Amino acid sequence: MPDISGSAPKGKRVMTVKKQVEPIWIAGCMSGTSLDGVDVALLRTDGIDIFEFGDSTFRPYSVDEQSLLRDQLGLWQASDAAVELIETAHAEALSALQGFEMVGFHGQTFAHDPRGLGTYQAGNGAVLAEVLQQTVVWDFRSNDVQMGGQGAPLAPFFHHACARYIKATAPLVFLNLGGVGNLTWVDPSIDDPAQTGALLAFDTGPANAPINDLCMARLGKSFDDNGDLAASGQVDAALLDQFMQHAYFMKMPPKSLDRNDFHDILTQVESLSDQDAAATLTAMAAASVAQAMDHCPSPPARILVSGGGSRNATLMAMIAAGVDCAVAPIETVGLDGDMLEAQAFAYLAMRVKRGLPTSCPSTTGVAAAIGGGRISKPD
Ligand SMILES: Nc1ncnc2c1ncn2[C@@H]1O[C@H](COP(=O)(O)OP(=O)(O)OP(=O)(O)O)[C@@H](O)[C@H]1O
Ligand SMILES: CC(=O)N[C@H]1[C@@H]2OC[C@@H](O2)[C@@H](O)[C@@H]1O[C@H](C)C(=O)O
Repeated sequence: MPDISGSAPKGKRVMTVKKQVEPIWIAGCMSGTSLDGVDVALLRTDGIDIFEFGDSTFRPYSVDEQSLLRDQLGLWQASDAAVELIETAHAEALSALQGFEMVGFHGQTFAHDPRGLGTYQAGNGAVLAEVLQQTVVWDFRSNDVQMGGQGAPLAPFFHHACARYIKATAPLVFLNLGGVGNLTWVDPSIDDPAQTGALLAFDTGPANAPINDLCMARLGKSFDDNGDLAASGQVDAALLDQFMQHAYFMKMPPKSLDRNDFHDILTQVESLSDQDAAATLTAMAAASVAQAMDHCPSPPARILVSGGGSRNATLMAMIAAGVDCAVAPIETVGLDGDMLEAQAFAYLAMRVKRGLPTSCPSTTGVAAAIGGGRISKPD
């Protein structure tokens, strides 16, 4: 039965017909730019509201698998072995969970250049649909790019749902510190995420990727645990200033980055000690977040941080020191920062199924709110 509701001035009957859809359990999957593994999380949603968060799992990539994937970065067609690894790892991760009736499969981004060539997420949803005998929604970014958008970030519509789920009343920022940093400013008082003024989203700059690359190249470690290495070094102020002159920071959002867009900062810190290089790269990530605040339509009441970078205490302290509002891990409001992106692709899968938009001018720069994605069903 449709829900017929609405208020109208006396004497005039105006009815708003809202089509109701039953929420379902969906498994969302994310294999992020840090190449650490596959996150899968269950979410019960109707594509508008979050009804319930469910179980989640993580299937890590082994060191050898990571190196196979790393070799594909920047390629517009990954090797058969890499594609097979991505599909197999997702199938394995998904088989650890039960009780879902659809899958939102992001795939692994290897190349992203919306201004020129497009965006490439490896992994075929149709293959996964056959293997799992489940409906798989995938290829979320291509349509946005074809329509002139950046194809990223796509999590903002989900952040809007999260803001309403936690009953936020004032504008707030969701900050994800993955390989790249990205933020979404949300005005929770506007019900429809596609409506002008509800959202502003963009990539802030490099986050963990250069720190990880430095740790791997110099110490054979995959990341700077807790930011301890950075905490023991000095920031090179001249290099930090030079970094902040990058044209990307002056550019008005929406804007997005590829993982290696700022790769040259590793060369710039080459002459510094391990500690000073880590401190300087961490300060660069934090300064790009502070600069990003200038682009927000109004100062947020708080910044809720997700992604692995929220466990880097040095990075978190540097960010807090550079902004004028509270900065806290998203766990402080009861959400799971490690699974947020996977949950986002469960939410977006339901929106694709319902034909609802998944991006709009203020999230990806696309000309008008649009949907996208492909739906593959098993034969
Ligand atoms: N304890 C920790 N201390 C410091 N950094 C950490 C810690 N745990 C995770 N990280 C950082 O977080 C990264 C993983 O973050 P995350 O899983 O959010 O990235 P991702 O989802 O792959 O990236 P993206 O969001 O860009 O796609 C690690 O590679 C590491 O740099
Ligand atoms: C092209 C691509 O895969 N971009 C990722 C990447 O990782 C973080 C940042 O860069 C963001 O733009 C995006 O992912 C998140 C999930 C998004 O689309 O919102």
